Amino acid sequence: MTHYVPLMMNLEERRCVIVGGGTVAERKVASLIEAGAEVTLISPTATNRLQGFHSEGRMDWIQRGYQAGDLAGAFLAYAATDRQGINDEVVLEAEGLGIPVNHAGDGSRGSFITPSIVRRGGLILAVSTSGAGPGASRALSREIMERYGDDYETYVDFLSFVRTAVKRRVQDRQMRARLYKSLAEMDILSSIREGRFQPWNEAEVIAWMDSYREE
Ligand SMILES: C[C@@]1(CC(=O)O)c2cc3[nH]c(cc4nc(cc5[nH]c(cc(n2)[C@H]1CCC(=O)O)[C@@](C)(CC(=O)O)[C@@H]5CCC(=O)O)C(CC(=O)O)=C4CCC(=O)O)c(CCC(=O)O)c3CC(=O)O
Ligand SMILES: NC(=O)C1=CN([C@@H]2O[C@H](COP(=O)(O)OP(=O)(O)OC[C@H]3O[C@@H](n4cnc5c(N)ncnc54)[C@H](O)[C@@H]3O)[C@@H](O)[C@H]2O)C=CC1
Repeated sequence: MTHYVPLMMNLEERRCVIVGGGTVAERKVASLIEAGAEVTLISPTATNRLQGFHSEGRMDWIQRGYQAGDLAGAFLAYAATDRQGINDEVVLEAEGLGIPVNHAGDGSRGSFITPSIVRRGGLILAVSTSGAGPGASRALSREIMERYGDDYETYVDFLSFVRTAVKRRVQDRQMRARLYKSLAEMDILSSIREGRFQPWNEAEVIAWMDSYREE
C-alpha cells in the first residue's frame, strides 16, 4: 500500500482545475471554493450545484471535454470524469507540468488523494484509508464527529489567541517554551465543556505571561 504523507494546503487564490462535472467533482469543488481557491471546471456537463457555483460567479466553467493544455497555470488538478482514459490523460499532463493531481477513478494513479474531513473551526481531523476503503473513511469520520464537538473550536481559538500574543511579546526562547508548555497543560477543554470558560482579553493574557516572569 502507498505510504501517503498528509499535508495541509493553503489554496487561497490558487488556481485549481477540475476535469469532470459529476457528483464526485462537485464534492471536491465545494471544498475548494470554501477554501478560497480559484476554481476552473472543465466538463461538457455539470451537476445543478456546480451550475449554481458558476452562475453565482464562484468558479469558471469551460463547457467542453478536456483538451491537452487545459492544466496550464494550475497549482493543483483533479481528474474526476467517469472516463478513466481521460482521467489518465489529465494525470499525465499534470505530471509533465509538475502539478499535484488527484485521480478520482483510481486513487493510486494520482499523486494525492482526498481524506474525509471533520472541521471544528481551526481543528481539522482527517481520515484516510490510503485509498483502501473510502466508504469506511466516511463512516469513521462520522464517528469522530460525534466524539469531537464544537467545544474544540473554542479551544483552538483560545490557543491561537494566546500563542499569537506570546509570539508578539516574548522574545526569550526559554520563556516562550515555558509558556507554551503551560498552555498545553491547561485544562481549558473541561472549563469550556462545563460552561465556565471566559475567553481571555489582551490584559488577561499579559497578566498570565507576567506571572511566569515573576517566578
Ligand atoms: C482514493 C480516493 C481518491 C480521491 O477521491 O481523492 C477515492 C477513490 C474512490 N472512491 C470510490 C467510492 C466512494 N467514495 C466515497 C466517498 C468519498 N471518497 C473520498 C475519498 C477518496 N475516494 C480517496 C481515498 C480516501 C481514503 O483514503 O480513504 C472521500 C473520503 C473524500 C472526498 O471525496 O471528498 C469521500 C467521503 C467524504 C465524506 O466524508 O463524506 C464513497 C462513499 C459515499 O459516496 O458515500 C464511495 C462508495 C463506497 C466505497 O467504494 O467505499 C471509488 C470507487 C468507484 C467505483 O468503484 O466505481 C474510488 C476509486 C478508487 O477505488 O480508487
Ligand atoms: N473519488 C471518489 O470519491 C469517487 C470516485 N468515483 C469515480 O469517479 C468517477 C466520476 O464519478 P461521478 O462524478 O459520480 O460521475 P458522473 O457520471 O456523475 O460524472 C462524470 C462527469 O464527467 C464528465 N466528462 C465525461 N467525459 C469528459 C471529458 N472528456 N472531459 C471532461 N469531462 C468529462 C461528464 O460530463 C460528467 O460531468 C466514477 O467513474 C468513479 O470511477 C466514484 C465514486 C466516488
